[in-house]
Amino acid sequence: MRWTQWRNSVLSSPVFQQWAARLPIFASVSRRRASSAFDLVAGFSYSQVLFAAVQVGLLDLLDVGPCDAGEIARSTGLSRDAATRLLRAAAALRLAEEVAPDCWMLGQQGAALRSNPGALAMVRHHALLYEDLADPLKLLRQDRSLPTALSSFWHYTTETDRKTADRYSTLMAASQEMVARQALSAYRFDRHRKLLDVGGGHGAFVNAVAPACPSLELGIFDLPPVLAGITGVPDRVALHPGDFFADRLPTGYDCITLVRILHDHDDDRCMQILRAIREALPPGGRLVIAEPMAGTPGAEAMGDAYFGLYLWAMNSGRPRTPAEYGDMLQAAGFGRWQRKRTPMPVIATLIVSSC
Ligand SMILES: C[S@@+](CC[C@H](N)C(=O)[O-])C[C@H]1O[C@@H](n2cnc3c(N)ncnc32)[C@H](O)[C@@H]1O
Repeated sequence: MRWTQWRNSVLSSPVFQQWAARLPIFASVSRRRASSAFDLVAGFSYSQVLFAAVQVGLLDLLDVGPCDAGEIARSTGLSRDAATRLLRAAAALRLAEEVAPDCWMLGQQGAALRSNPGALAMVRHHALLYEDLADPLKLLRQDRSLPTALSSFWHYTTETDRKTADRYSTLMAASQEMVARQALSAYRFDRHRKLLDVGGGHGAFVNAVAPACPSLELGIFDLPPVLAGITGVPDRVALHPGDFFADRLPTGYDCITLVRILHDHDDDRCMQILRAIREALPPGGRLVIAEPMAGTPGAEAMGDAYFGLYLWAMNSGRPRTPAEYGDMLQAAGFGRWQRKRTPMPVIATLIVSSC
């Protein structure tokens, strides 16, 4: 505590700040720190530049070919001035690039995002989170049973209408490929005979696992209105409509996956899900949990700052560290658990636990 207090008093001293900025050895560190502090101050407007660029189709227009601001203005319905302002803001964030005077193409970030439908779907979806976060203290103070924009979107019940279920299942499916890639590179699913994806939505995860494990039998357990909208899963996928808080899970599967499920639920509800899975798995069966987790080195902000607030706004769930899941798994009667490294932990970390 004393060290932290001393460090903070040094870092907040204007004399130290000026001295560090002048010393060549500290100058680049100071500049980086100042720039990341400014990102914290202004980050919300960067996100809105990205949101505007995605909404107005700017990334698609720049992908087709070099354009000038006049062409962008005509295609987007913005004035030329507004189009130029957006293009310059996008260029500052490396979404766009001015390759010659008033000749615009995709920038490096723009090119990477343009080819990532999951990320683009999340950018659009963030309009709801932005609405809930307009007054963050109001949100943090208000009773978590009151409706929010996000809690209305994620309406998880057996009575959910098909349209709502289709809307959220489509959003999740769009970003599933990135998550499935993490899971497949960190764990050999082909060591199992039968895999059940609990909360598997429209089947994007089992669709990614199927070609990698041709002899694995597959199943999905999800709410009836979700499974009613499923199309395009291979014949070998069995569908099990049900509610994991009210119904027993099907047995006979030696591997159960929970992909981006547990963080949606408060601790008591998570324990219910884990106990139901423990009951359904045979001795030696495995549970694989895949989701972005709190305290992930290098991705701390994604865990506690992004998902912490997102799930608060959703009125349910919290991001957890692997150790917190380890404790819950043991309390639910599982045996050993292990954290598996993934190539991009910002997208998902894996925990594998045996019965
Ligand atoms: C955040 S989505 C994750 C979907 C998918 N696993 C993925 O990663 O794309 C949560 C899923 O859990 C399902 N779910 C929520 N509550 C449920 C319940 N009580 N019983 C069964 N499934 C439920 C939802 O319908 C939804 O498909």
